Amino acid sequence: MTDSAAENDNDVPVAGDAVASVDGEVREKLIRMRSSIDNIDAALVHMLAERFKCTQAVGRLKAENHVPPADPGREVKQVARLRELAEESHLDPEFAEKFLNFIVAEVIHHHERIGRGGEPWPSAPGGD
Ligand SMILES: C=C(O[C@@H]1C=C(C(=O)O)C=C[C@H]1O)C(=O)O
Repeated sequence: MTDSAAENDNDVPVAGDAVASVDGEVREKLIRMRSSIDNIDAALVHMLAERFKCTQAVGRLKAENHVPPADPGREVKQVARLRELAEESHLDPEFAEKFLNFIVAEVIHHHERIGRGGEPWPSAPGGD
């Protein structure tokens, strides 16, 4: 055992304590940068929550009117648009497409559940 709780016998920072071994000025910088990352992550969660509120309303409308859960034509247009936006913003367009597909796949699951008369996900407020 070393004298630092943040390191193991190989002087490798222990998971969760990576900053503890970093020198003061660098640590301060990292903490400030991480505080912005935390704010951005919070904004992402809030934006996703709003997006899912919209898509759940779409899911109910579709279920009431016998419209299928997925709309591949709409998705093709969304992917093309987001890839363009990603390129303009210097974000990897492949990543932007994967991220959108990941979200849309979840939305379609929600729509399928709503179509069967259930809640969008098992522990949704008002669900099981
Ligand atoms: C929300 C809709 O349903 C699905 C989900 C989409 C999305 O999350 O953006 C897009 C198309 C559909 O496959 C929709 O048809 O607009």
